[in-house]
Amino acid sequence: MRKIIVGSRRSQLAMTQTKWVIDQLKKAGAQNEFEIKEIVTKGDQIVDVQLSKVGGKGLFVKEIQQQMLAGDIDFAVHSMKDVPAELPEELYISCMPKRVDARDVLICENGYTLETLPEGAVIGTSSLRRGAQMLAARPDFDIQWIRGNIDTRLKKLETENFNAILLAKAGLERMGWTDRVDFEALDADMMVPAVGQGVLAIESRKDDAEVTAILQLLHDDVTAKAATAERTFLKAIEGSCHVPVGGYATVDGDNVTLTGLIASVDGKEVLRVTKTSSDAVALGKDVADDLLGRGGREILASVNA
Ligand SMILES: NCc1[nH]cc(CCC(=O)O)c1CC(=O)O
Repeated sequence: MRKIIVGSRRSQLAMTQTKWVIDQLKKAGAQNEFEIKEIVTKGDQIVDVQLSKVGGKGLFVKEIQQQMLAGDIDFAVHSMKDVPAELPEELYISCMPKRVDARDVLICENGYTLETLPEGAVIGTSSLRRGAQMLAARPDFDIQWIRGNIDTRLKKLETENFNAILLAKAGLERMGWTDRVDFEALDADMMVPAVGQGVLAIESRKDDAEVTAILQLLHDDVTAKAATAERTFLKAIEGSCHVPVGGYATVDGDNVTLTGLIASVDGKEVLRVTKTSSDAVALGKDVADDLLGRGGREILASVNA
């Protein structure tokens, strides 16, 4: 029986996710032996600058992809949110396990809530999307950039001058920390999640039929349909983490409902479109076209300027 080498970033979240996938594969009947190979990516080495300024998503996956192309690892578990729209020709996302809660959460100090946070409260986030939508709801907030892994950010809430921070609920859930912190899940209408948030993307070589077959054990079609709509949307607007863009899809029977969002960094302009279709790809393009045509193009141009 072939031993499967699984590449993983060294961060606590990445290792936890990778171990979870291996565990689930075994539970689903995979007989193989799995070995984790840790890979340090550029994104893990840069800690104190705003990520969108230093190269964005690709930073966390490039080294992993290179090792996969070289045959040094067989698959890798990514947060879908961190996976760029374009993958190398030989690789693909062969498996998406069932999505967990896609919403963002607000974690406040001193028992504050979104309602009771004082005028001018300092909110920590490294996401333009979160910052813009927060400002749209509360223009008085002072958005400050915060970096580091989830644990570091939670510590900074205690030790630094933040009244609250924003995180993905999925990260807290996967770390098993939903009991450790008090959080307020923000409605997806008020805070449109990032494209792919809460989804794990397992990347492997297209020509590796054996690994593809093993990974199929965990694949969830509903998740894949929602993620396809969201990622088609992101690709169509040529979105990246350099601009405040959100996209969130839900599936009901054959139908996918996708909300797309483009906002200005200061939250003064927020464009949002929701549409439903049974064709996830057409839907992603349609929502993108609609948003771009209604002023989204101008917002993106001004953010990128
Ligand atoms: N940007 C970092 C990142 N990438 C994936 C997650 C966890 C959430 C997910 O898997 O979607 C996080 C942390 C966060 O945004 O709070």
